[in-house]
Amino acid sequence: MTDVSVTRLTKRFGAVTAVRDAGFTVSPGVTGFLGPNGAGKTTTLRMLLGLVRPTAGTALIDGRPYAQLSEARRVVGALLEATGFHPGRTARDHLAITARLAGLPASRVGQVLDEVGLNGDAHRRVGGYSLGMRQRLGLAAALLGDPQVLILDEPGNGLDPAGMAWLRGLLRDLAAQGRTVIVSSHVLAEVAQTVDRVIVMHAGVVRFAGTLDELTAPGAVGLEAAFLRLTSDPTLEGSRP
Ligand SMILES: Nc1ncnc2c1ncn2[C@@H]1O[C@H](COP(=O)(O)OP(=O)(O)OP(=O)(O)O)[C@@H](O)[C@H]1O
Repeated sequence: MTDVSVTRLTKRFGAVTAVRDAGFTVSPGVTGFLGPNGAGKTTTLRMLLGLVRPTAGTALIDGRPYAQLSEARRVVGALLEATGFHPGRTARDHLAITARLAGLPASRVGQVLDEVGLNGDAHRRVGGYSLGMRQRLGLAAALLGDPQVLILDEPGNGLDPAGMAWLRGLLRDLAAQGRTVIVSSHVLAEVAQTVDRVIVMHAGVVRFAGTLDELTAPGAVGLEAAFLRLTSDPTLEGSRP
């Protein structure tokens, strides 16, 4: 079982405290990572992936910081912004190069293209892809190493309703395979249909970590009402040093 754990995690960018003393553990299943714009979600995910250095605290995957994972791509796959693809390269080439650089078998390329439904367009240049197709390609790259942990920042961005339904199925399949999936989203109705647990951040602080039922049960409110209650505390607004 591969866990993700964050302990007393803090990140300051100059005068801005983006993440403040955050703590949570994520186990297998789909965990929704929610919060308003600027809550600190992306910064937290980037610290887990070793892309941002914490000011204090730890962000561990399978008990280690990302930099200390051996064969990191086989442990964790990530989708951050689906940008940075070479526009002149085909999806298949992009994935083949990524696989080669990561020491992963070339046979994975066809498999992940199938998994994300891009096989028919794999020979096309990425420069001509729609946003939804880029998201699928980003997901394919995240899946290349067949990782136990997936960290996905807004994977539904740009997907049409059929794409969203497909993504929901993919996330549920990954969870059914015993994987640990963290997915940030602003689309609460989508989250409510997909996740087992939720973490809610607001102004850099973790306001809730638990099951969807625990979040919505008090007063039997819906996810949106519970979310708005947790993220409208004016005393936390602009939480800064
Ligand atoms: N590299 C940086 N330099 C300075 N400030 C930053 C940097 N990255 C993030 N921040 C600030 O940290 C805070 C948290 O940003 P972050 O991107 O983590 O939020 P988020 O919850 O992912 O927001 P969104 O939902 O809008 O993507 C914001 O105030 C943001 O401006």
